[in-house]
Amino acid sequence: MPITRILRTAHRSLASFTAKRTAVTSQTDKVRIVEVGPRDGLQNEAKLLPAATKIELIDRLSETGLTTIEATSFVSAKWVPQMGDNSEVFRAIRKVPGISYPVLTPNLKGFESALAAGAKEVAVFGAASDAFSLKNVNCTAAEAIERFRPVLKAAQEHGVRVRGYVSTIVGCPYEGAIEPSAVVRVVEALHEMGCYEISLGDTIGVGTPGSMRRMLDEVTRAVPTDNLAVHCHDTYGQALSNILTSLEYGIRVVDSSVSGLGGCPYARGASGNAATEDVVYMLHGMGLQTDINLEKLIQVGRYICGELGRPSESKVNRAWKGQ
Ligand SMILES: CC(C)(COP(=O)([O-])OP(=O)([O-])OC[C@H]1O[C@@H](n2cnc3c(N)ncnc32)[C@H](O)[C@@H]1OP(=O)([O-])[O-])[C@@H](O)C(=O)NCCC(=O)NCCSC(=O)C[C@@](C)(O)CC(=O)[O-]
Repeated sequence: MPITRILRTAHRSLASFTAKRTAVTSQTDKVRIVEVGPRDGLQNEAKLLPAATKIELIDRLSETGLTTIEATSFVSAKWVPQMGDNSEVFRAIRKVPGISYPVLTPNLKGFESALAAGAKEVAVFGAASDAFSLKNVNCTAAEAIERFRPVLKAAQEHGVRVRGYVSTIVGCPYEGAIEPSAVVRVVEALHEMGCYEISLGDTIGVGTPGSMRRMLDEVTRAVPTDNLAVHCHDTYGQALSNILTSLEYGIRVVDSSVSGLGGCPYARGASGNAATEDVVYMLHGMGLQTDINLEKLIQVGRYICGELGRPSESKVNRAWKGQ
């Protein structure tokens, strides 16, 4: 490519980056946090936690101002033993009016169990990579989409809202770098199928603002940003930067996990999510509202880390002396 064209392209990217940046820092709008700690945060824990601890965790999270708390997943207990108490947990949690408690459902069987337990919102989870999809749900990415169709149909009949996930949006532990076009294919399919929101998952936390931008350039052209969320794992310490990048694209829904718990058991090398405490601290510092009480959230983080017998992965939680 001639040097003048390279310079022109670089100038255009910088101009659009600056415009987007101005947009995010000058706004005082709201960001909705989807707390995934009780599901994503705990599913990878080797030691089975008592259902009572999970129920206590969710009930305490319900007191923090969060409006979406992913409670559990209706997947096979042979595949994810930690979620084997899904019905017990879901039935027992206090359902606070105004808070949604979505649960993961990989297929119609999972949806039916979730419905029987009283779920009003579910999430289907697809992937941009076949290799990961095969490891995670035992079928290709395209086959997984076909499994979701009856779920979406049944959900519509029962007035249940459906969220969608796309995993491995920038990198796969088995296939390496992922092309944005592969992400667009799955995002479009979930959007057309009727998912009200699609969460873009950097499953193994390999993304950087560079790879996130390349992906978001394509994805935000395909579906409105109002229908998108981001779900950034922090394996390489890039989660907050990647979330900031997505805010610059106008995305206003961020998944995170209290005290940075988490990881997918079928994604080699996956570690915790962005810590909710860190995300909330950053957003409030930027003048973006979340309605979350950070002090209360920090106490919940300390509670669950105490139960797990390990320090918090949240830098804010560790540094917090009360303000
Ligand atoms: C999808 C399956 C079930 C396919 O697993 P399979 O073995 O291919 O399923 P199957 O249809 O052949 O059925 C095998 C057995 O599972 C049962 N079964 C079938 N479906 C269900 C169900 N819903 N709930 C409970 N049981 C179920 C079914 O009844 C049967 O029981 P058996 O006759 O052997 O006793 C399996 O692969 C599975 O459960 N996978 C879940 C993996 C998982 O939960 N991964 C973590 C969540 S994804 C994630 O963390 C990423 C995300 C969302 O956070 C975003 C990101 O970070 O990128």
